[in-house]
Amino acid sequence: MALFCSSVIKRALVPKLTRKLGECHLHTCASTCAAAPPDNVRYSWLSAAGGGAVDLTKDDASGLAVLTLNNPERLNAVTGHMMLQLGDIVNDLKEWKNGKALIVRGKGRSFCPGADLNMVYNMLDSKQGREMCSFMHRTLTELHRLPLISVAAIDGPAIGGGAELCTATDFRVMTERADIKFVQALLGIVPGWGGGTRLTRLVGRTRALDLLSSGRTIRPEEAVEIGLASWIIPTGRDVVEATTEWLQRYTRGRTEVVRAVKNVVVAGTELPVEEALAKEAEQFVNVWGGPAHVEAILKSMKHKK
Ligand SMILES: CCC(=O)SCCNC(=O)CCNC(=O)[C@H](O)C(C)(C)COP(=O)(O)OP(=O)(O)OC[C@H]1O[C@@H](n2cnc3c(N)ncnc32)[C@H](O)[C@@H]1OP(=O)(O)O
Repeated sequence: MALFCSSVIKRALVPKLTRKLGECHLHTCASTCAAAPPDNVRYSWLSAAGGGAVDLTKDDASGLAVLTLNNPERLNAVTGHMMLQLGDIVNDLKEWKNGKALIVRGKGRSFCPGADLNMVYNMLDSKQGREMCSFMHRTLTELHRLPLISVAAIDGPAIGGGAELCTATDFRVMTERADIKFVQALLGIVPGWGGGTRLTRLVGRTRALDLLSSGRTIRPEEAVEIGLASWIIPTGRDVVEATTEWLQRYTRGRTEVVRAVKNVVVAGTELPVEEALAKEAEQFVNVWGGPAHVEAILKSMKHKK
């Protein structure tokens, strides 16, 4: 496996690792990471780990937003600065009332190879690990809950935190050159951005254990077979254009209906059943008698095969 560790990183890492080998972080990490991530904490030290950007375009007319991880020299590895930008973008999307759908992609030949290893190897103490974990947990959980139909358009490797990121969207579509690898266990860690939980819910316990324990490569065909991905983008197609077209089956309807459907599914997967039912009823009341409903009734629609 092309697990990467440049000589520069090794030089920086070895003294820290030697120091760390005698220490045990189990209790600190296990007890604190399990707690709900605190709200509104930005961890300003993350901004010191600079480089790259996260770009967002929003089109009010179509309701489509495209989020691009933009750090192509490092295959879109996520720096601390990019983590903070991602948090701001998710907050912005929460407020975007005209939104229906979101495409998450990486610039160039990669989706995302996870956290920037230059940063990771400089933050081996458990406090920073816990803070990064909390921040990314919260950000990706909120991304997952946005009232937008979201899809990760994967055109290249999605590794480590990148594999976790792609589980925070509703759907995944992949090109033939894409692959997904949960390599965390091979690096002596476990998923910390919520991807372990999301993967387990997506593919089930046995498959998740297989993928997380082995760190093996998931090719597009297997991803589709196990329900991790929904579609393989035909070779030669522009990835964003093809994904936009694919999304239209879900985004044809009026904005309020698209958003209501997503809200029902989020409630159904995340809330206790009585609360989920109440949330569903609330969404129903919101769209009942609305323009889309009236229009559909006037058309006397039939739903034959
Ligand atoms: C939350 C926990 C985490 O996410 S831990 C991070 C887990 N991720 C990894 O271990 C992935 C490490 N990267 C790799 O295995 C390979 O680079 C992969 C992605 C397979 C691509 O291989 P290949 O096509 O041969 O390209 P390459 O290795 O020459 O990389 C091109 C340049 O990108 C860089 N790069 C890659 N991944 C990262 C990363 N995670 N952090 C920082 N930089 C990364 C490489 O260093 C390389 O840069 P340079 O050209 O050597 O300057």
